Amino acid sequence: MSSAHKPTPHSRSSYRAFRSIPTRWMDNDMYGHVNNVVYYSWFDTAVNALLIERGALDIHQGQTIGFVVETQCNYFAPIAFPETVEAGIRVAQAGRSSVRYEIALFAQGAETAAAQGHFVHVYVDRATQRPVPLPEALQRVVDSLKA
Ligand SMILES: CC(C)(COP(=O)(O)OP(=O)(O)OC[C@H]1O[C@@H](n2cnc3c(N)ncnc32)[C@H](O)[C@@H]1OP(=O)(O)O)[C@@H](O)C(=O)NCCC(=O)NCCSC(=O)c1cc(O)c2ccccc2c1O
Repeated sequence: MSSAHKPTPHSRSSYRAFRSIPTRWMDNDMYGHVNNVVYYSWFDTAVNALLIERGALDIHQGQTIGFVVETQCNYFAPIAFPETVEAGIRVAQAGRSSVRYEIALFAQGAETAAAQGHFVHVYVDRATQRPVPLPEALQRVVDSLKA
């Protein structure tokens, strides 16, 4: 890939909400840094915890649940146990049933991201597993996270 297409790390100020996530001993791989697959679990943890906390998602009883249909991540600098990462969250786009969440992972106190990426949730009916319009409570939280 030419350097013209190389992504550059985002700064904290372009994210709307933050959550701290402690790394665990088991997150480090053979090279002594957090393995790439762990970053996707941080994306899930950060966004879903925020939605649950703000009353927009009920993973146990809710009629509407989010299915991930697309994920992507760029890695700029290593993260290693025992660091605590700070996940910045924002919404780039929302449609009838889908939301694109963008997440940046910052080393504690760092101004620029160590990694950043996105995932798209499609909200579906729990029983039929077919897309449904975003519920009102979710729409409100999504609006508050718009970049
Ligand atoms: C999710 C599907 C049922 C969607 O079916 P389909 O693609 O047929 O739907 P539509 O064509 O009507 O599109 C609806 C809506 O989605 C947008 N969209 C579809 N695909 C993409 C895509 N690849 N990228 C971006 N956007 C896409 C489309 O534009 C429409 O947008 P509107 O806003 O205009 O409505 C079906 O695709 C499906 O079942 N896929 C498999 C899903 C899956 O198995 N994912 C992996 C496991 S799920 C998961 O990881 C997961 C993560 C979590 O964080 C969870 C949190 C809480 C609860 C559950 C979680 C969870 O399961």
